[in-house]
Order: sequence, then structure tokens, then C-alpha cells
Amino acid sequence: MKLTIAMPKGRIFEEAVELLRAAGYQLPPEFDDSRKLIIDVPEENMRFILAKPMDVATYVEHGVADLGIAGKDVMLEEERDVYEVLDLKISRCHLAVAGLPNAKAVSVAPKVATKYPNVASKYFREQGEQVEIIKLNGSIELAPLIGLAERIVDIVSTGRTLKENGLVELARIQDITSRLIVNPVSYRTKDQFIDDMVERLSAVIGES
Ligand SMILES: Nc1ncnc2c1ncn2[C@@H]1O[C@H](COP(=O)(O)OP(=O)(O)OP(=O)(O)O)[C@@H](O)[C@H]1O
Ligand SMILES: O=P(O)(O)OC[C@H]1O[C@H](OP(=O)(O)OP(=O)(O)O)[C@H](O)[C@@H]1O
Repeated sequence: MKLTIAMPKGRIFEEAVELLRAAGYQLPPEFDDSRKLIIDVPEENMRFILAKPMDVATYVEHGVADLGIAGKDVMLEEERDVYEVLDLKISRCHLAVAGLPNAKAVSVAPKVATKYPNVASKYFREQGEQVEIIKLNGSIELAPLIGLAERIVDIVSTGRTLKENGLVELARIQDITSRLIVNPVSYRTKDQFIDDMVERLSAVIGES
């Protein structure tokens, strides 16, 4: 039996590889420097696919990957039909509302720019505030600076991007870490393999 794991390219990747290696998985040097999108590791009976972070849960939901590593932000935004089985406690950051300090209050439906329209809509609905969501794909902090939106909902890690652009955090929405996610069918059919991985990773994270 073989396990296929969807890995997020980008900033989570390195930490995820480090975690898997610490859990005893022998991952070849291709994981350190390669443009390959599929890496087979026959010694471990594993295949890794390298996807955009926002797409990891899509591969897992459709069953082309048994497992995946995805940010909690992606899980909240995408609401995919997958099981979240372990908090890997890597790539720690948080989702926040931010804006210019002392910005004037706009009376009707202020604009909120974000890469996370579902998370933002839900948050403001819960706050009882009517807003207009504007979806952007990156450089979210630009929106209030240039007048596209009054506020943003985005990831904050060190806070450097907000600070260097003269923005302030107005509300903290949720803490974010990366999670191990599993396809529901794989969870039944490959349970031993998956349980073993969860156990080994938990031991490294310090949860066992
Ligand atoms: N400072 C941060 N900014 C954005 N994401 C972060 C940060 N710190 C940790 N993360 C996590 O990393 C994931 C995003 O990774 P990354 O920025 O590599 O992908 P991306 O958003 O698709 O970037 P790009 O579109 O620039 O390639 C998020 O889902 C989040 O869980
Ligand atoms: O608090 P900080 O440590 O500054 O990190 C937060 C910033 O990092 C991310 O952007 P990213 O670098 O992924 O670029 P993007 O705007 O193109 O998504 C995020 O969207 C914030 O802009």
C-alpha cells in the first residue's frame, strides 16, 4: 500500500519536511532543491505531490492525495470535506483585521479587502457588521493605502508588513497553524498507515 501526500509549496514546505524527517521519514535531497511536482519515495511507500497551499485540501478532498498539510486559514476558507487529524504546530501566524490608524468610520458597508472572502464574511456577520468584501490575491496591505478598502483581513506573522506600511491591527480573528488533513475514504482504507504517521508526528510535536 502506498500513501500520497499533498504538500504545500512555499513557506510551509521547509518546516513540514523538517517535521517529517524528525519523525523518521527518509526524504531524499530532492526535497531541498527541486522543481519537481511529484516526488516518489519508494523506500517509505510514499508519493509526495507539491501543490499551492490553497489547493492542498482540494487534492485531498478529491482523493488523489490521501493526506495533506494545510494551513488552518485554508481549512477555514475552503471548508473541504476532509478530516483534520493533527495540529502540526508549524507555520504559526494569525488572521486579523487591520487598517489605517484613526481611519474615519464609514457609515454604510465599509469595504474589506482580503484573500479570505469566506472567513471575512463570516467574521463580520458574527460581529453584526455589514461590509462589502473585495477579493484580492496578494499584497492585501496595499488596499487601504490606495483607497480600495477601509480595512483588510489577512495573515499576520511578525507584524512587519503592517508596520512598514503604517497599518495597525484592529482585531485578532484566529490563531493559525498547519494541520495534517486526511481524505475520509483513505482514513478507513489506509488506517494503519495513517495512524502510524499521526503517532510518529505526534511524538515529535510532543503530543503523544
Ligand atoms: N507570514 C505569513 N504569511 C502568509 N502565510 C503564512 C505566514 N506564516 C505562515 N503562513 C501559512 O502559510 C500559508 C501560505 O503559504 P505561502 O505564503 O507560501 O503561500 P501563498 O499564500 O500561496 O503565497 P504566494 O501566493 O505568494 O505563493 C498560509 O496558508 C498560512 O497557513
Ligand atoms: O506579519 P508578517 O511577518 O509581515 O507577514 C504577513 C504578510 O505575509 C503574507 O504575505 P506574503 O509574503 O505571502 O505575500 P502576498 O501579499 O503576496 O500574499 C501576508 O499576506 C502578509 O502580507
